[in-house]
Amino acid sequence: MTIISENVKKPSQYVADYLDEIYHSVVKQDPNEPEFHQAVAVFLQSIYPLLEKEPQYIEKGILKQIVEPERVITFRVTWVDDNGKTQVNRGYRVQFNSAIGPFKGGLRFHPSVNTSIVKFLGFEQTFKNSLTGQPIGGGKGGSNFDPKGKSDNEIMRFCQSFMTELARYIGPDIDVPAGDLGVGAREIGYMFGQYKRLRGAYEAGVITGKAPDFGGSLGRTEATGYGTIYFVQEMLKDNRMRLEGSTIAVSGSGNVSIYAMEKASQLGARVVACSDTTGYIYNEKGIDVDTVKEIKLKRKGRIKEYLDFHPDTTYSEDCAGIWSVPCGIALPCATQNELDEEHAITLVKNGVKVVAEGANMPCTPKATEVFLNNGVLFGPAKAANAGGVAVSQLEMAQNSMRLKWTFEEVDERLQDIMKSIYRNCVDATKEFDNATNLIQGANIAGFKKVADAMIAQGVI
Ligand SMILES: NC(=O)C1=CN([C@@H]2O[C@H](COP(=O)(O)OP(=O)(O)OC[C@H]3O[C@@H](n4cnc5c(N)ncnc54)[C@H](O)[C@@H]3O)[C@@H](O)[C@H]2O)C=CC1
Ligand SMILES: O=C(O)CCC(=O)C(=O)O
Repeated sequence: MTIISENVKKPSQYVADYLDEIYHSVVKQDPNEPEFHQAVAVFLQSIYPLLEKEPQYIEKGILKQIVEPERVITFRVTWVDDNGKTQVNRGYRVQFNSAIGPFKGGLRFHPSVNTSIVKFLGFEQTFKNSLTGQPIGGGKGGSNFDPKGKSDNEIMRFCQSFMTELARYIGPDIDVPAGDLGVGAREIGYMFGQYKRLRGAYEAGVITGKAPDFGGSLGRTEATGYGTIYFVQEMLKDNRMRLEGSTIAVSGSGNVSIYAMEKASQLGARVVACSDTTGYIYNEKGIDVDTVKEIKLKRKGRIKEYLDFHPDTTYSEDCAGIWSVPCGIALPCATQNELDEEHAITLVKNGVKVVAEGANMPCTPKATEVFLNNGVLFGPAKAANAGGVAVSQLEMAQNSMRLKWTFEEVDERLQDIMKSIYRNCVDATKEFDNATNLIQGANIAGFKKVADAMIAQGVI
């Protein structure tokens, strides 16, 4: 299997062979990790212009090291459900790379969680965190626990049991988890409470995404979605386009989607569609974000309930059908590989101009190729959704200083960080390939800083 795509300038034979070797050794070592292989392939495929120019990354074995996590921890999580029955789940923490700071990255609770998923997420997180310009390494974790249909007490008991084991491996200067799919402020609160009880100390900076009353940063809840829109604004500005008046389709209706929709609407765009695992809604005149918040955040209901409030809206049970909606901007904000080649072709036919990944790796490599080949501006996840982890780091900073910044201060810093991520990605593409491929820009800029730190710290 070749990892070099047809639509990019070819690397030299020496570099191509080396990249192939790295890729095949990853696949050989862990053959049952397709999501991790996908993330590694896209990364390797992007960084060759840097390797041609600076061969020390090959000579010093940096690539071999960077595709191997520093530590993969799996553990049993036992808990008792409301019927008194013992339940067993598996917990994971992948501490991927600590070259530029303590491991940092979210926890995902979803039945699909396995080693491949947490490794791909931890790998991506390493470069994302580097792009933020902040001193944070990459990690990720979670469990195959399904929070759907669980009572509040069951969630609490699960989180306490999960943290009882995880606490051995984390700390404000070691590894700092946060939320992700299925893990929000409630779960973070339960996990922080258990960590505090186990340690007998108030180490606020051990986890981020806490409620603002006990060490959380204002603006963290909104940060990933808002950050994605700030990134899109930069893409548009640079290409003489405007967010105002544009039509947007946003998949999902969770944390990232809701705040992307909110910021886009505040800035004068029209969000016409959003979805959940049960289907999608479409309204040409615009979706009312407050209604989505009421349904999803307060009632914990399904997106179909939107029609009870706005009956002029259409609903379809095919959640991926959202990509057939005509829109100028598409924001996949739900989950990995949710937007494939066929969806991309339909979006292009319907006139999409910009795609930015609010979720992690939501577009398949084939879909990405369709966008790049058709001149669609493409914002890759590790750049476009970095606002969440960036504000998590601001939370760590506030915890260390025992300070609390206002929402406006945090939001201003977030805007600056997203602008600088965009600029660094563009500069990297210009320096190395004279193209506007932000996938390449994000991978090169994110990798270089981590790789230089690894070289400086020696073979460890
Ligand atoms: N929460 C955060 O700060 C960050 C999250 N992300 C990524 O963003 C994505 C979403 O995360 P959150 O919003 O935090 O999770 P969440 O659990 O709050 O929301 C996920 C939403 O996606 C929907 N969904 C899941 N699979 C779907 C599918 N196949 N089709 C349509 N809808 C589907 C769910 O119904 C839910 O509305 C994930 O890929 C996550 O890794 C990335 C950066 C930071
Ligand atoms: O806030 C964090 O530490 C992590 C956010 C996250 O999981 C992500 O960026 O994918």
